[in-house]
Order: sequence, then structure tokens, then C-alpha cells
Amino acid sequence: GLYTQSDQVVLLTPSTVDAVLFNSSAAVLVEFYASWCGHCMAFAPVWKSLARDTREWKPAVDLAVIDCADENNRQTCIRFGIRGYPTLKFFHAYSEKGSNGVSFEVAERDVMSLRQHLINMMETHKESWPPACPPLESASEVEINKFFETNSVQHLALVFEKADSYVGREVILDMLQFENVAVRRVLDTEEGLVSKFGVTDFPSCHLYYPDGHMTRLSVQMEARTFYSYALQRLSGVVRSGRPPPLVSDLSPNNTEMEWKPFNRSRVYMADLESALHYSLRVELAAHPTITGGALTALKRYASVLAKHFPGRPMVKNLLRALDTWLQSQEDAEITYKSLQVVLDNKEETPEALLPDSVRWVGCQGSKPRFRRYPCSMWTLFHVMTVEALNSSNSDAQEVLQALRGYVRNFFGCRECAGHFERMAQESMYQVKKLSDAVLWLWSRHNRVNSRLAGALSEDPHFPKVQWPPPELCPKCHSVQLTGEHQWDSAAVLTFLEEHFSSSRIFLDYLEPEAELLRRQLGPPVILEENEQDTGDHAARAARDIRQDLGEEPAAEKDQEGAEDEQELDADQSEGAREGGENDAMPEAAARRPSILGLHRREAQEEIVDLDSFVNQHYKAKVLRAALISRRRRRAVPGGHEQGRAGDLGLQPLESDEFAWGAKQRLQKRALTGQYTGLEEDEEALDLDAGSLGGPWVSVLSLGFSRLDISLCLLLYTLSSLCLLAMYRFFQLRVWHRRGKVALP
Ligand SMILES: Cc1cc2nc3c(=O)[nH]c(=O)nc-3n(C[C@H](O)[C@H](O)[C@H](O)COP(=O)(O)OP(=O)(O)OC[C@H]3O[C@@H](n4cnc5c(N)ncnc54)[C@H](O)[C@@H]3O)c2cc1C
Repeated sequence: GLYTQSDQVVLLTPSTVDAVLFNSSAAVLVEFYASWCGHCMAFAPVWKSLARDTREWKPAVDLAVIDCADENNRQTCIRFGIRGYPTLKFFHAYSEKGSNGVSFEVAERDVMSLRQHLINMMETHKESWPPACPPLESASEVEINKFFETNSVQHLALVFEKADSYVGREVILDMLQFENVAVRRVLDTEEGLVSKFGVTDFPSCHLYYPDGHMTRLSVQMEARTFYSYALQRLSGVVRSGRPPPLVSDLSPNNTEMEWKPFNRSRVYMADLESALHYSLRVELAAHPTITGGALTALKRYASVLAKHFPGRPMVKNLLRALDTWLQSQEDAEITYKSLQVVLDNKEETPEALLPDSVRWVGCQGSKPRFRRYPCSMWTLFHVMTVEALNSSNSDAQEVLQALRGYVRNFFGCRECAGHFERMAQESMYQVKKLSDAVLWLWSRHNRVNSRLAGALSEDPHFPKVQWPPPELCPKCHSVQLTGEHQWDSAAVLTFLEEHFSSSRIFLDYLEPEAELLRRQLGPPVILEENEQDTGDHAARAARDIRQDLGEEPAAEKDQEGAEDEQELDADQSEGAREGGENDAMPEAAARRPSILGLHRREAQEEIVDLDSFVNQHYKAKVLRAALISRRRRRAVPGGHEQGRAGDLGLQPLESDEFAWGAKQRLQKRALTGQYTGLEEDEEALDLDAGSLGGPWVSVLSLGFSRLDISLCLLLYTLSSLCLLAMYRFFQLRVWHRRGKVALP
């Protein structure tokens, strides 16, 4: 057929048709169609849109479809007297069995006309008003004055409007699934209320309070969507059957993960890195071997990540290494284990790593089951499409198809993957431009939001809305002359470009690279003497860092390392001999295995602080690159790119680090409101360089250890005492002599 479950319409079959249409508490509007009919195909998107548009009205009215081209349904369609397609029929609530429904004819088959006619049909209900449907007629002054005597809701919203307006009734139905709020329409002819409160704008929405006063609802535009959206956000207003969200949910007790305060209108790198970790290390790991179409999809996904992931240099390096490795695999099959070697950087690609845990920030949920991974994947996808838009070497299909391929083959929620695949099949192929790719993903994500609003998976603290809501992007919303809400695509695109732009991503809560590196170097490795020659990853990596820092000349490092180790071993042997007398010493300790690499570094923690090593290392590199770049830019007018790389011979990592370091500083100043332009950045770089690159800082943080400094202080104190003692000694001698001279 032309519809699926995810289209928010009821799919009728001969066995369900009677139960859905007859004696139901909700009215039902049915489309009888034939899947081969061209008109039906053209009409299907409108019907789906109508279903999305009226999704909140469900308790009062539902949309249903039945495919009369299906042999199984033929008898049912004949029973309802269907001769042409599409035919629309309206069934009132509590329709009797055997009813044929009422013909639903509209001049224009667009969403607005259909929606308004649907309201007209609901109002024609003749029997007693169905309880599932709220009162749609206009309210009188008397009714409003007595409202709070007979109702216990917290808020009463009054939509003042003209008689031919549908806004009030639409808002009443939109709020049907929400508790603690009631909506009534008041006509401009209700003079008592209109003059009492001085209402002059029609439509306009006001909140009426039990003490009889009224305030106007503050909205960007006087239209249905804005009223409904603002009313859903009033305090105490919750979806029916849902408890009001508790503030304490947002600060879980300390048995759960600590809540990290964050800005809801920003994207966090911690979420993006978490998405990568989870997708590459957890989701992919469920596929011990990857072959055929899945392998191709993975290669595309890795390629797009390597191109467009706007992350830290080390993460980008890892993604590049992963991409290079995957593209070089010519076999029809790879194993996850072999991929894992690259992911965990077992080959020790310099300065490449992917954090090996998740840190949700913008994607935190009020309960562990909410948000997190799927939220971070959406965010990652949006960031990727926007990054691709800003890059010169990509095309719309490449990015979208890569994301689609990943979802289809690997995304753990198979239902979600099915829904996404259907949306992709429907229209993804039509996307030609990168800007359309950004908008395609945005609009499909909104479809998913619409479908999931009110679902069990919705976090009550983060309700699913059509995004971005007016408070986040006022310009994205506009109202047609007919009063119909409309997205302003150009404004939405501008907003998305900015919202998901790499320069605006917050870097808070990221695990420091030094910490990650330390963990990547692995746990302390203790080797027996006869294992020493095999070498040790951690030792090698730590030494490489020292070498990068210029602390150890490359040619000498191995030899020195060997000498160090020999010295240490000698010391240890000595210690072992001394300690050999100690009977209490366990045998293993008495054997004193050689301690290599990082472990030795940790044992000598007083001498080398790996954190400050790495921090200084990166800061120095970034600043160096930035300063060189700045000078080059000044020397070569308009030579921004030349200054960054190319003739300077900077390796890609360095240019990444440049961008990364500059981005962090820019972001810091953007946050404190200090950002004014390039020159300021340059000054800041000078300042930073001055303060960080000065000899004293480096000497203090690198040349001296804490032990050294303690010894210095001790010596200083001892020498002061010594000087004091000498001073007292000479003073006493002088007094003694004077005493002698004074005596006769
Ligand atoms: C490809 C995919 C398909 C999915 N399909 C289903 C499904 O069929 N059924 C199901 O139950 N769950 C599905 N999910 C999960 C679901 O969509 C949510 O991700 C999950 O419920 C968490 O919701 P959330 O509140 O964190 O917001 P999410 O919808 O995950 O959104 C994350 C963030 O993106 C921003 N955002 C919201 N809407 C948009 C938009 N339109 N454009 C740009 N940015 C936006 C917001 O800042 C939001 O906080 C799917 C997830 C993915 C990645």
C-alpha cells in the first residue's frame, strides 16, 4: 500500500474495520484508495501531512486508510459502496454497525481545507456530545465566570476570534492530550468579555485566572501553532497520564551519573565523541564479521566521518587512520577484531585516539533510559551535513547515503532503522544540493519527532517538538495569509548552519587528551627480565612524547633508555639485595621484575608529570603554529591558507591543532562576550604565547619536579638558618671583644 504504521494513520483490514469504525469513542475519517491509482499516489503525501498535523486530536478523531486494490480488502470496499479512488468518508463517534459513513467532500484537497472540514464534520454530531471530544462551540461570559467553580484545571486559555476563524477550535483540539489546561473560544460578539478586558485583536489568546483577571499569552505570531506551543509549555501542563516532570529528576542521586549542567541551545563535542565511541565500539562490535553491502556502507560512513567530523586533532587522526585502513581492505569480508585494532590504535599511529567511554552532556536524559545515544547520533548526523556544506570536497548524496547506510546496516534500533529507510526511499534520492541535504535531514527528523511526541520514549523534561521552536529561532517561523503556520526554509537553513557549525560546538566536559593518552598507553606493564627485549608499547609511546618535546634526541633515545633501565635495574638489584635480608618480603617482590615504560614513569611520578608534558606539548605546538600562521598572513596579503600550511611545511595534524586551539580560545571569548575579531585573536595568541612560552613557566613546569622543589626549599631553609647562626656567632664575638676592651 501507500501507507505504513509510521504515517500515523490506522491501516484498516477486513478484520479490524468494524472495531475501528463502529461504536468507537473517536470519530474516524477514512481514505479508501487503490495503490495503483495515480491520484491516490499524489494525494498520499497530503493525507500523511494531515495525519501529522492532527496527531494531537486522536482521542476525538482518527485518520484511517484501506487499500482497495488489495484482494483481501475488496469485499470491505464493496460493502462501503466504494466505486472511485480516493474516496473519503467520515464516521461520527459511536457510529452504528452497518453505517456507511458520511461523504467527506472538499473543494480543495489541501491540508488546511481538509482540517477545517474535519472540524465542521465533528460539529455535526447529532447525538449527545462524545466525551472524548472537548466542547468546540464558543463560550459565553457566564460560562467563563463560573468555569473554575466546576473545573479543577490550573489554566484556562481563551482564544478571542471571529466566527469564521478555526484557530480556537484547532487549539482546543491540539491541547486535547494535555492536562491542567482547558481552552475555550470566545467570539468577538461576546461583548461583555471583550469590553471588560479591552480585547481588540482577533485572534488573540489570553490566560484567565480564578480571581477574574486576564493576561495575554505572549507569542511571536497570533496563530494556532504558536498558541498551542506556548500553552503546552505552561507550568503544570503535562501530557495526559504522565506525572509532571520532577525537578529532582534532573539531579539524580549519586548512584546514577552526575548531572552536568548544560545549555540546551548548544551542541557539545562530548556528545559527538560519545556517539562515535558507541557506534564504532559498541554497535559495530555486534557484527563479528562485516561483509558485502554492510562493508560498503561502513567504508562510506568511515570516509564521511574522516572528511567531516569536526573534532579534536587526535580523534580526527584516528578517524583518518580508520578510513585509510578500511579503504585498503580488498577482501570481501573483515572481522570486527581487525577493525578494533585500528580503533584502539594498537598500531600506535602517532597522536590518534578515540575516547573509550561515553559522556553525555547535551544528550543527557532525566533517566538513564532517555535520550543519550540516539540523541547523539541525530546530533552527529546534523553536524556532518552542515560540515559537508562548508567543505569543498563533498556532495549531498555522498553524505546522506553514508548516514543512511550506517543506520540501515548497523543502527541497533531496528524499528528506527526501518522507519528511516522508508523515509530515505521516499525522497532521499531527490536531494541534489548540500543545502538540501541539511534541510532534508532536518525535516525528516521533525517527522520522527512528530511521530514520537507523547511516546513512552519521550523524556518529559525534553518533549518532542517541531524543531527549532519559536524561542530558539523566531525567524524560522512565519504565518501565511490564511493564518497557516509555515517554515521559512531559508531562515531554517541559516539557523541550522549556525547551530551545528563546528565553531559553535561547546568543548565542556571533554576528557583531557592527556588523560585519554595516558589510558591509551595502557595499564602498567610489568615484564620479567627475559621479556625486556620485546619492548613495551607504553614505554615507547612515552618516550616518543619526550622526543616530540625535544627532551630526548631521537638517535640517542633508545640507548639512553637502555642505560636508564640498566641504572634502575642496578639500583633495584641493590635494593633487592638489601631487602633480601627482609624475610617478610614476598618472593615476587624479592625477584624485582624490571619495570619498563609508563610504569617506571609512574613510579618516578616525582620526576615526569605526563599531564603537564602533554598539555605543554600541545599548547606549545598550537601556539607555535598559530603564531607562524599569523606572521605569514601578515606577510602575504590574503594568504590565509598559505599561512596555515603548505609552504610552512606544517603537517595536517599541526594545522588541525592550530584550528582546534584557536577554536577553543575563540569559543572561550565568545562565551565571555569578548570576541571582536581577528586582530584580537592574534593579540590573544601573542599573550598566550608570551605567558605560556616564557622560559620560567616551562622551567617550572617541566625542568623541576615536586621533589626538586621540596629539596630546594629545604636547602633554602637550611642555608637561611646557617646564615642566621653565623650572624649570631659573629655578633656574640663582637660583644665579647667589646666587653674585654671595656674591662680595665
Ligand atoms: C536515524 C534515527 C531514527 C530514529 N527513529 C526512531 C523511531 O522510529 N522510533 C523511536 O522510538 N525512536 C527513534 N529514534 C530515536 C529518537 O528519534 C530520539 O533520538 C530519541 O527518542 C531521543 O530523543 P531526544 O529527546 O534526545 O531528541 P532527538 O530527537 O534525539 O534530538 C536530539 C537533538 O537534536 C535537536 N533536534 C531535534 N529535532 C531536530 C530537527 N528536526 N533537526 C535538527 N535538530 C533537531 C535537538 O536539539 C534535540 O535535543 C531514531 C533515532 C535516529 C538517530
